[in-house]
Amino acid sequence: MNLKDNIRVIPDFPQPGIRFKDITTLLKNGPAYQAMINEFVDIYKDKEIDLIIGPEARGFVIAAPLAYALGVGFIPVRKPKKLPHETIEVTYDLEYGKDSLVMHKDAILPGQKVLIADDLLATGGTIAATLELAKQLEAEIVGAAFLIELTYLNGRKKLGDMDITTLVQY
Ligand SMILES: O=P(O)(O)OC[C@H]1O[C@H](OP(=O)(O)OP(=O)(O)O)[C@H](O)[C@@H]1O
Ligand SMILES: Nc1ncnc2[nH]cnc12
Repeated sequence: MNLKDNIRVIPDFPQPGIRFKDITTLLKNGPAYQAMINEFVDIYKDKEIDLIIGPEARGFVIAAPLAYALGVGFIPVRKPKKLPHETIEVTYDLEYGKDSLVMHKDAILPGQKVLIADDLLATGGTIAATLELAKQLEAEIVGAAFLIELTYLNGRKKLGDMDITTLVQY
């Protein structure tokens, strides 16, 4: 299955100069969606992962089905004021803008092995913030998995020596 062929590129969205990678075209194609998740399953099935962490919203559509397929738990990372219990919070920069992410304070137990998953690695700000949240809770980080990597934005640099998997590159 060629995953890249199922991703649509929209010029000048959400602002001039950004070439937006639209994954809705992949998600609506059942066999392509399943093939993507299965590729991740093959890579991570023997890594003894306890939890998969996904930042909202597009991270959920990767992290949750992957957690289900691996039979492990899913932890949502959300924008502020969405989680009902006590949270920890980190602020970060986007390719377009600035935002904060929060996680429940009791989401991860110290030493649990976690994988971070999202649809796309751009500047790395979102995942650096998610990583920071997981580190605050003393997680053991297995790595980070992305469907798409925008290599020209050098997001990997922000993530140090973390093990990173990306299935499609631009
Ligand atoms: O590597 P970065 O520069 O941080 O950019 C990548 C992030 O940007 C997008 O999310 P966005 O914040 O637009 O939110 P959404 O998933 O709710 O659309 C995308 O889903 C990644 O999470
Ligand atoms: N170019 C892009 N396309 C889709 N999502 C993004 N998130 C950050 N940059 C993006």
